[in-house]
Amino acid sequence: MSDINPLAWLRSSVRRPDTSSTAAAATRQAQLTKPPGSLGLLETLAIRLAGLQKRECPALERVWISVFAADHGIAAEPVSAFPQSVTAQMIDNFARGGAAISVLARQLGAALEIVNLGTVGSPSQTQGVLHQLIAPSTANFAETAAMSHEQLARALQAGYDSATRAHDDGCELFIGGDMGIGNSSSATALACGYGLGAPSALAGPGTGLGARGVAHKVSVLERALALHGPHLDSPLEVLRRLGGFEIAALAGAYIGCAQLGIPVLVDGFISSAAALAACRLNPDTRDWLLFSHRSAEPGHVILLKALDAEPLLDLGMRLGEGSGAAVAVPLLRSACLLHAQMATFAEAGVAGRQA
Ligand SMILES: O=C(O)c1ccc[n+]([C@@H]2O[C@H](COP(=O)([O-])O)[C@@H](O)[C@H]2O)c1
Ligand SMILES: Cc1cc2nc[nH]c2cc1C
Repeated sequence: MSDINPLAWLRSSVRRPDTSSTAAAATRQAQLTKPPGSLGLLETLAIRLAGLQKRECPALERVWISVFAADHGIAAEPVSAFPQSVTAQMIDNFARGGAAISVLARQLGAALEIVNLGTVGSPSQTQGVLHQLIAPSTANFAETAAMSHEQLARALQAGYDSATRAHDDGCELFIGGDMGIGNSSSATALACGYGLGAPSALAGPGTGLGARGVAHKVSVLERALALHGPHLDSPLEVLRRLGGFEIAALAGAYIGCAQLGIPVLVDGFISSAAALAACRLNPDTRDWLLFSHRSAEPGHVILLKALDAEPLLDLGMRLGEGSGAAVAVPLLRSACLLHAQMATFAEAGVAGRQA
């Protein structure tokens, strides 16, 4: 039997942000024709991106979006306001260009790929979708582990492969999106499994459950955590038992981006659960993650706090698909353009600060 570990890459070192580019960008910011600090977070963003992109003036022309779609066994409980068939139907909608992320990707001129990791329904569109099927769905994690070891390895690898395609395309910013009915339960369970709190503190409406639906979701998650609790002894095992194919793919993509030197803009609640998994698997991944928005899903605040993340926007969005991240890209582009194109005090002949 081979003793080669198919997941060894997860722990390979990630790139280090370039401190000389960060320093050059900070110096440049201090010379631009504005009171220092007056562009607030836009200044910090430009400086951070400079370090990640290894250049004094970062740019965000080439944005890459990978949306990972998959079904969840936990949907049988039921824990979502929508039927499981929606996952495959939305894959068709992505392929036809009618989903929110399709519109936003066109607005940004971003590359958009849809990766189908396995759905119970059969998407009819084959064009414009990468079908990397692992299984029709994960297993119901209220009864057993969501994934086998092999399925988890394949899902993580699918994410890494997306990061590689983004890298080969010359991408300057990576956005991961998710689509999977039931995945807010999986994301909540992961947050609980990583020690962030109890289901009653973290579970929310997802696609739109009412109070009774949320109470039922909490009881399902409590049952699942009682089952798996004694076995959650490593970050990987938490992900295997409670995660989903698309969530694991997002985690693999984030780690891959950090290893390949691509900045990541994280979307909402589900993406942040994947980001937490990625950071538990390979903590230095955190350096490469920017956080776009605070989702309306109540547990997101707790996830963001655990990741020490300050998101840019709070628009009450809770869609997934990478949509919140896509909406934040114009802000990041403004940060880069201001940083690169504003005149310095010396160039403009404007007097600097006197005290
Ligand atoms: O990412 C978020 O902030 C978010 C919050 C709530 C729901 N979603 C999306 O809604 C689906 C999961 O919701 P649910 O109720 O089916 O678990 C899934 O397709 C997600 O992309 C996404
Ligand atoms: C229609 C629909 C679109 C979505 N996009 C991401 N999650 C979703 C969930 C539903 C129900």
